[in-house]
Amino acid sequence: MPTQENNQEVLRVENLTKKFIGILANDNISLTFNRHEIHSLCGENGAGKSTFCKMLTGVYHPDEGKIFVNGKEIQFQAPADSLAAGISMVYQERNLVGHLTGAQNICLGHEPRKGGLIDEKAIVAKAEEIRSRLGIEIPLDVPVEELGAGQQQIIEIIRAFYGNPSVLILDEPTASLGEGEVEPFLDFIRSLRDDLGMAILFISHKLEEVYAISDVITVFADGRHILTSPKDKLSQDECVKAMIRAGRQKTIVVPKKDFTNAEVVLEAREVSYDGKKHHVPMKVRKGEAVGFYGLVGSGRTETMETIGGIRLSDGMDVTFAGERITKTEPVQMIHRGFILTAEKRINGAFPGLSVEDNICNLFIDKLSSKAGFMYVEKMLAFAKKILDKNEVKYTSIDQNITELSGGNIQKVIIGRSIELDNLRLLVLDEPTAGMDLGAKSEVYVKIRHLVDDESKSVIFISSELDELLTTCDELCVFYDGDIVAQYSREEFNKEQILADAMGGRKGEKT
Ligand SMILES: Nc1ncnc2c1ncn2[C@@H]1O[C@H](COP(=O)(O)OP(=O)(O)OP(=O)(O)O)[C@@H](O)[C@H]1O
Repeated sequence: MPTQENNQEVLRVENLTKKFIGILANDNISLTFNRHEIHSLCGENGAGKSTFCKMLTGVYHPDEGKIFVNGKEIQFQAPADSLAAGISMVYQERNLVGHLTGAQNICLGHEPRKGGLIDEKAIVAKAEEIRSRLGIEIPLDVPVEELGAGQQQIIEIIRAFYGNPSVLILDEPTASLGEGEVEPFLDFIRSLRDDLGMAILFISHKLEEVYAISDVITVFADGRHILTSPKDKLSQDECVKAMIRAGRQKTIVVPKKDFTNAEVVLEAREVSYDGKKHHVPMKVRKGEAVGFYGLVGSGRTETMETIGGIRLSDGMDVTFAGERITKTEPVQMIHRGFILTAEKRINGAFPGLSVEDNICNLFIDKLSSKAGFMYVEKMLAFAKKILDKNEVKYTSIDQNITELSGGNIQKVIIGRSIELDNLRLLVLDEPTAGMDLGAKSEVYVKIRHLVDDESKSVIFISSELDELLTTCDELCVFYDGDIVAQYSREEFNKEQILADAMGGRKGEKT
């Protein structure tokens, strides 16, 4: 734990300001980060957290202000300068190459060479050296795609240690970890603080986690620094109040419903992919929200990608909207009214295109003439309507989608999907990852609106059990590719569901 003498300042910023056209993304921020300290940065989507970190990592140049590392002012011209000064960042979207080993991933881009050729032995030695410095046991000689999500995240962090940093920035590092993986991962982060004396800047929307791990908490709102406080002196209520604009957190009401005679939209018994048959008995009815819970890699995403034609199927026993499906293509499924929003939001966005085109491209039929000419005014009005309805924070409808904050990109992707006229079943895969509390509650309300008021069906895949318990009518638990248990709302039992997800019913048939 930190003590007076060991938490000296390692990084300080004074009056950092960053403007984009039409927005003050960081307004005159002054902050200090100390060794032996985990300092969390909290704030709503678009509050300015990523912009701040991008100035620390040399991706953006501040318009005003100064950065000091170990008391010395430094001007970063490029990310390499920030790395050389000892600041390293692990981004939210995982950046590993699946078929390469842990060691190869750790050295990717900096491979030691011998006589001009990549020196595989030196790669293993270098990766091993960093691993043992961090004091962690993890296999470095297997392709990373064979590791669990938690272990992959640790490989990402080992990679961030290539340049021996003294400040480590972690952006939503637990976003893709399952329930059982979070605690060991947080222990690892604590050990980086305690054993190596690192200053850790931790960004998370999960308040419980922020309170479990932080020594100091800073809150940003609308690009401004609202407060910095030792964790023990800031209650969770005060923290939430500082972050959230009044009234943004919405209450979710789940009405009691009887689905006995409701039309079955999706019925599945078995799906096969990657050469293996999986037992996935489920019925999703009209007007029903079904939660899929399980550890990362338990088959929730894979099952729905196979049914949606996105993943190659080796056969399946599935009926959708009264039609037997064995093999299919994504376009056919979309025509049938099956829409899936991907887990990694970047897979759902068209990164080279504007905000407007990202919305309108799904509605070309509606927004163009028979000859294929787009109705410019209709497009603009339609895109604006979706942005307003979903409270997306943007500066111009023409800006590139990648300029929006992560949570706001997600709002666009979900917002446009639910406008599709023929929508029958919406599959949302980790829709709230990276969203702030207010935005999360808006997603829950949207799900309930779709099922209760519009009689659509929703499958909600999440690693956060609490949000499924709050929002869904029914819950399916996945383990090792199979659905191992199903619960209706009256039967929800958190402990039992967690036990099922850990393999407590292995071998039993549902
Ligand atoms: N390159 C850019 N061009 C224009 N505007 C930008 C750019 N990058 C960020 N912004 C805007 O600056 C504001 C702050 O965004 P930032 O990504 O820093 O927020 P954040 O707190 O990290 O949000 P999230 O939690 O959603 O990731 C947002 O309004 C965003 O749209």
